Amino acid sequence: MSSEAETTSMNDSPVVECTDVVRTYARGSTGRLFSRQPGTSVTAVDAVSMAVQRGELVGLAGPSGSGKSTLLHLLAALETPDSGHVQITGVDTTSMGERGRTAIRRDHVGIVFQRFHLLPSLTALQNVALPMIEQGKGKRSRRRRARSLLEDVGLGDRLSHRPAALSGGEQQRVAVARALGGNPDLVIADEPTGELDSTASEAVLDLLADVATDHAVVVASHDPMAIDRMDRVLRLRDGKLTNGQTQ
Ligand SMILES: Nc1ncnc2c1ncn2[C@@H]1O[C@H](COP(=O)(O)OP(=O)(O)OP(=O)(O)O)[C@@H](O)[C@H]1O
Repeated sequence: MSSEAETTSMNDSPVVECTDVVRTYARGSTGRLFSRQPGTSVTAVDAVSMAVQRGELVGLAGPSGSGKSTLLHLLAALETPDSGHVQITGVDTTSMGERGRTAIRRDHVGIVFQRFHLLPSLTALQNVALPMIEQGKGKRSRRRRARSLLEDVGLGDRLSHRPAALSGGEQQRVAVARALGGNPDLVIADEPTGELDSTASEAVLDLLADVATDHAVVVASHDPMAIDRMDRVLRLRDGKLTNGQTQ
């Protein structure tokens, strides 16, 4: 293979890929309100295969309980499937122990949650800089990178604000900046606009679209405005992909 062909095929390999993943939970194991038959199990994700490349913004849509969050957690190596495989940057995470998966997440995955999960006592700058300690960055370099990321998300004038002094949309942009701190290949967002009004949602979706130019981004959402902005949408029902669109 010529070096140009090799480069092309490396660039074409998915950032994240799952093959025939299945994840089952015991019903009632979390005390969920709608655990209809305690003692039986629910297949939250049922034989799903999909792949996402760098440069793609991919949506996971489907009704409540269809398996979107569970699939996101599997893709992010937050959980392991009962069967099937998940590969992040070509590395199979399914046979790894907790320590290996933690390292994969630290080095390759950025996660954005619906409710931002910022630490209330820290400023925006400190919230973005904090996870970089795990990545072994020194204090000055953490602060420099956090400042630059916050400028990139349009919050260069909010560095010393604490979350309570920021709007929901601003908090979510801080959370996106924090997710990018470790220079991830994959960014996972679970209902990133779920707490936001439509103007703030637009700003967060613009930002995620921008992030997707050089990352793989997967967004689980009920929000039609968010789903409408995706390059590609995978629909789930009862844990299965219904549109069969895997690549
Ligand atoms: N930790 C858990 N323990 C037990 N059951 C779970 C657990 N996590 C998810 N489930 C069940 O798995 C199924 C899929 O849940 P999941 O949260 O992935 O769906 P979802 O599409 O993200 O739903 P929503 O849109 O309401 O967040 C549901 O039946 C849910 O009750």
